[in-house]
Amino acid sequence: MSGPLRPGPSSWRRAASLILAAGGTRPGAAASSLPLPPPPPAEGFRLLLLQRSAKQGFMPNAHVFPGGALDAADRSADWLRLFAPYQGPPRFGLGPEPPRCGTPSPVPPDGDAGALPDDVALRICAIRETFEEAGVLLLRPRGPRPAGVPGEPAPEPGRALEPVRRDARDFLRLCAHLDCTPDIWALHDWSVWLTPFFSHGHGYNRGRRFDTAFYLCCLREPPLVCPDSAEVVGSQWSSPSEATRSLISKEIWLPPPQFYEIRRLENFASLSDLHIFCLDRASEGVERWLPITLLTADGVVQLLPGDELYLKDSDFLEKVLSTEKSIEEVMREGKKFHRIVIHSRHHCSLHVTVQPQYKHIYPKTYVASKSHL
Ligand SMILES: CCCCCC(=O)SCCNC(=O)CCNC(=O)[C@H](O)C(C)(C)COP(=O)(O)OP(=O)(O)OC[C@H]1O[C@@H](n2cnc3c(N)ncnc32)[C@H](O)[C@@H]1OP(=O)(O)O
Ligand SMILES: [Mg+2]
Repeated sequence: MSGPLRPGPSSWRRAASLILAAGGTRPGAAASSLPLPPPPPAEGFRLLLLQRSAKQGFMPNAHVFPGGALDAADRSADWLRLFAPYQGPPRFGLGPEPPRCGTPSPVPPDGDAGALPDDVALRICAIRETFEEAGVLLLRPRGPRPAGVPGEPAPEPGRALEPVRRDARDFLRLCAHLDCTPDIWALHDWSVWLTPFFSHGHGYNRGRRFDTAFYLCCLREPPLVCPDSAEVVGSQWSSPSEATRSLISKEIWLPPPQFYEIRRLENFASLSDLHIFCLDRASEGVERWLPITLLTADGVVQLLPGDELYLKDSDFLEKVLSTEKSIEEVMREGKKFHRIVIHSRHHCSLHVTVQPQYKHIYPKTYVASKSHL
């Protein structure tokens, strides 16, 4: 049931992505200064989704959370001077380093590990990319962190400043100019996703693959958004149910990790429930997941850890599973599920019967009803 697709040299990159969850009803995307209606009461918050340009080498046209590849400038020793004398090595006020579990990273360790711990540099990357792509600036004035408010949402960005472009070192200069540091304490560990081999074989990304740390940040109200209109061509604030409906109705396309995370967030009834959940599990760490691709006669199944068909993941960095059976037959034969079923680009379902690890939460099983298709 397994075999290599066109094995080609994967070029792995470290990356970070930021799930911005906002409550309240302030104006939405810059394009529409009309105030957003309050989020549906059932969820109490909305998520920022950015539409990638059609020219993107990886996931063109997809709606994703802000994010990008880790740049050397994100781990430069120059940050030490900006954080000092209030925060510094080893943890910059982040608390003990949470364990990274699951699949080991396929990205070879960086020669010059840089002056900052990985999870500080990745948070700076996520905040920089959110600023570059969406003009949302999550900074905190330099100074001792107010005690007793760990992870308090960053002070609202007064306005979306013109994003710095194309030189990550500009971001450090901007923070120094504003006498601020990136608000790394407002970002909570959420998940880590590896690009599965399958997408590699399908030209989604011409060999690019990412080891992406996802962080979650809660904001009281949605800040103004100013897409950079080069890498990102649009933006929207959507609640988990609104984003799911947009996918099913073919208004947007969500890659599997974004679909999974949006369904996971459907578990929370309010922004404060979500924020408390993040604070409560801060030291639990996160698992790095490599979805294992199962090609079936009529679609694709992305198997996740705990699923009865999930195998030793590190053997599947460069190969897939395949079967002549249909999705329906594969589903009928099993019962212990943790899988994303991709019937087609806009028709995805989630089957989850396993218990979460590390005090995290998993999405509920979600099957799009036939009437939506
Ligand atoms: C079935 C598919 C399943 C997929 C599952 C997974 O991937 S799991 C692993 C995580 N993947 C996902 O979450 C899928 C969705 N993808 C993402 O969210 C994102 O792609 C990512 C966070 C992984 C990485 O972020 P980005 O792709 O935005 O990376 P980054 O921002 O660094 O650069 C994007 C590309 O745009 C270019 N670029 C950046 N700014 C630009 C600008 N102003 N004008 C023109 N081009 C620009 C960069 O040079 C780069 O091109 P080059 O790229 O040519 O250098
Ligand atoms: Mg990007």
